[in-house]
Amino acid sequence: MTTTTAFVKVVLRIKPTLTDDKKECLKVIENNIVYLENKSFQFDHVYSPRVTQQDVYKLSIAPLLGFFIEGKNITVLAYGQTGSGKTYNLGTGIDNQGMIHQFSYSLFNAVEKDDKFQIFVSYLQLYNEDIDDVLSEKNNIEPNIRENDQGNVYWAGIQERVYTAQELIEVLKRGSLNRLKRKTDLNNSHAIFSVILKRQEEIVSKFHFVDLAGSENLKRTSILGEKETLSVNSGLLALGNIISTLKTSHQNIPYKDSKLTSLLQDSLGGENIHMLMLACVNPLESNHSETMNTLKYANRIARFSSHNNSAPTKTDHSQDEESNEIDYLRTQISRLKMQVSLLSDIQSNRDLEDQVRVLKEEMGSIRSYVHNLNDELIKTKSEKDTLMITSQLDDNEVIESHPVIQRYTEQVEHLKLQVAETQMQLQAANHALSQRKTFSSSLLDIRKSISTKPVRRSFVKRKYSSKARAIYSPIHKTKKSQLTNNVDEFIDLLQKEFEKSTDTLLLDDEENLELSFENFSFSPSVNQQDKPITSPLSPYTSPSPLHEYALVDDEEDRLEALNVPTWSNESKENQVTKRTSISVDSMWDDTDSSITTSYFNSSTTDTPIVTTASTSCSKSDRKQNKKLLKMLHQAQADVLVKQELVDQLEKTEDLYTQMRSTYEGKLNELKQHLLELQKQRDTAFKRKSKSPSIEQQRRPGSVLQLRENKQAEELRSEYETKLKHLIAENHELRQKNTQLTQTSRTARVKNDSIIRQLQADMESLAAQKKQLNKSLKVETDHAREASIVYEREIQQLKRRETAALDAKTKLEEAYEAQCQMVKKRSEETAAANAQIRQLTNILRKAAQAGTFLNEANLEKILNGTFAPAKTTVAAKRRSTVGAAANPGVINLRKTTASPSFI
Ligand SMILES: Nc1ncnc2c1ncn2[C@@H]1O[C@H](COP(=O)(O)OP(=O)(O)OP(=O)(O)O)[C@@H](O)[C@H]1O
Repeated sequence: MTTTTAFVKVVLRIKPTLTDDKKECLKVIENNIVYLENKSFQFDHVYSPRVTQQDVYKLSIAPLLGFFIEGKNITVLAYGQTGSGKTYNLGTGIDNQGMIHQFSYSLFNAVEKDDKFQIFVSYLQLYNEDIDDVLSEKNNIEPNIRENDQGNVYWAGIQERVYTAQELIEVLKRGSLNRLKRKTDLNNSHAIFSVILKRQEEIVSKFHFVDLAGSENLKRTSILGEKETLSVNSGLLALGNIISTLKTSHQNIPYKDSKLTSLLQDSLGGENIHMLMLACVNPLESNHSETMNTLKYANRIARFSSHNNSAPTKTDHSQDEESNEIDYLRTQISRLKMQVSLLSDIQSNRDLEDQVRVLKEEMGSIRSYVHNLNDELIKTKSEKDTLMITSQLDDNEVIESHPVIQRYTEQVEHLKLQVAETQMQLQAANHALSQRKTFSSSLLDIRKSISTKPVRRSFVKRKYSSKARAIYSPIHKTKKSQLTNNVDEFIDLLQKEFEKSTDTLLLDDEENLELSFENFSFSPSVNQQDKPITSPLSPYTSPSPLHEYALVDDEEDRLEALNVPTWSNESKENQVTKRTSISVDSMWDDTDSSITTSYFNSSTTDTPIVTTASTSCSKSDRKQNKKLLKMLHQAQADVLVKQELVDQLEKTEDLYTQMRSTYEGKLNELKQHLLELQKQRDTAFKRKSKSPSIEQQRRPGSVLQLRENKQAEELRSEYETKLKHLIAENHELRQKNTQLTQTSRTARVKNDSIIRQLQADMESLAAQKKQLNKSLKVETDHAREASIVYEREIQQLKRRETAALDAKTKLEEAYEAQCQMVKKRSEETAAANAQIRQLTNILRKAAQAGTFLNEANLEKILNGTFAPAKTTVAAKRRSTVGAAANPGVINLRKTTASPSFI
């Protein structure tokens, strides 16, 4: 078992989409899981479209800087379809600021304190398996790439040293511009920007930013040329294969399968592999299949990363299977998670929809219910009206009002009467009370005067107490209810009696009594009928009914006991008349007038007696005294009676107070009832006013009346039932309404929060859109600038081309001249050769002939006139060798013409 410090991470970056209306196929489930077409893919991190370049750098690239400075080779691979943002992310474009820009500043910040560090950069492009150094202005110069014993790859002659971050960026820009200038298809080429860290001329580490060719090339064999496809495919496939192979073994890695992998060999291989794959995707629905391919490819590497980043590496087969199983299970888990989240979304939506539906249904049912109630109400009203009209028409009688109303009216009238009666009684009682007070005060005076005559008092008391009791006992027993009705009259009566007694008492003085008596006796002109009560002497001439009673009952006994002479002058007839005229019961007769009538009657009938008495008075003093005595007794008795009556009155007053409180209570009740009835009557009148008013004469107890009463009763009970029903329903409706309000409030709160969230999303999207528009504008500007630069360059190139054409023409001319020269020289050479051959022949001949080659012979030879003579073999050889070794010599000699022999 071996351990590894390998660092392989795969992150996914989703490109933001510009148009809102276009559909997206990719869904981010968590910050490391995406979902596409029922499949979920897990990565080390997923960057949503909202994430900024800084965020990506901080989270994914910055952590690698430390490894780099430590001496680890790092590779950042940007993978994805064309236009998915690879160049944007790395910053290998002309103007965009990506990871490389931020990295350069971070790097120089990190190493600026250490002078021993040297930073170099190289920028290569791989197109059709050709490596191109884009930092060089020269095209198609294959760099010298070597590998040392340790497997480190050296790229000779293609590095440039940089001293600042800005310089690094400038070099990057230059390389990118050169890439554009090269007539290569950028989409199908890989770009490798490498930052090389050296210390004392020794390579410490390399940081490669690889902008891979568009991943769509893996499938587009038909569109691309075969060579291009093969090269792109081989690079990408080899890369994938290498990483897959690294999973199980660190030996026999197929780096050489492609130029790309062999270039990155020392960074991809080994146990200390440090690699980050930045998979870029465009989430639009139109890019669905390409996105899927990218995700699959990146996921393949991610599976390796998850396997490899996790501690010890086992190489045995079972472990591999286990890890596969784990991978599978992980994918399953993420897929399930995603499904759960989707389902919960759907569920919550369904819940809301259900709630809304239920609320709508409830609203509908309540509406229809209210509608029904209204209908019923209208129906009932119309029924009632119909009933009334029918009943009116049936009997052809003029109906003034409905029986119920009529009954109510009667009741009201009756109650009004009762109230009026009670009020009258109350007034009467009040009046009696006030009189009683006056009377009491008067009586007090009388008592004082009487107190000196105890005998009389006891007599009167004895004489009248039984009578008074007789008078009042029936009151309490039988006619209590009539008491108050007669109180006034009774009090009046008492008042008169009192007055009489007062007058009588005044007559105690002899003189006064005499005068009064005489005045009375001799004043026949006085109309006694007109003033029967006010006459001061009337009690004596015509005793009151009470006196009458006093005389009738045990008359003799009473006179004896009191030592008072009997009142015997009166005839039996009169007594009887008086007795019948004023009886105790008659006082409580229903007819109030009875008292008054009988009283006056008695007064009238007493008139002759008075006349008789007055006649006898003038005859004798004794008689007068006797009469006076009688009168005195009478008065005393009256006083006593009145005293008794006062007591009775007091009792009556108590009784009255009780009755009054009872009546007041009853009155209040009645008033209350009256109010209710008035209300009902008003309501009934209102109803009635709606129906046509027809005069009706109703006979009480008639069939119509009975029927109407019955109908009214039924109607009333029906109304009452309906009313109860309505009240119950109203209560129920209110409850439902409260529930509805609560539910709708809850739903509203939920909807509000959703709306708020959506608004926030919309705002952020709007901000993104704005930002994107801005960057688009900037890009457009840059593109315009770049095109201007290209235009200029094209012009320059054209100028250069013209210059080159000129130079070419010149060169051609020179060439022509040279050719001529060469031709001429050739001809000359040929001629010279011919001469030489000729000379050689001559010399050979001369040598054969043994002719000495002197100046003359030479001249002959040159002139062609020489005829060789016989020469020795040695001489011949010598001359031949000399000529062959240096033919120029002959020429030279010929031109100089100095030597005399060869
Ligand atoms: N994350 C992003 N935020 C904003 N704009 C982006 C993002 N990713 C890509 N773009 C924009 O999308 C466009 C295409 O991106 P880019 O050129 O980087 O794609 P690419 O994958 O490198 O394509 P190619 O394979 O042709 O080089 C550019 O205009 C770029 O600005």
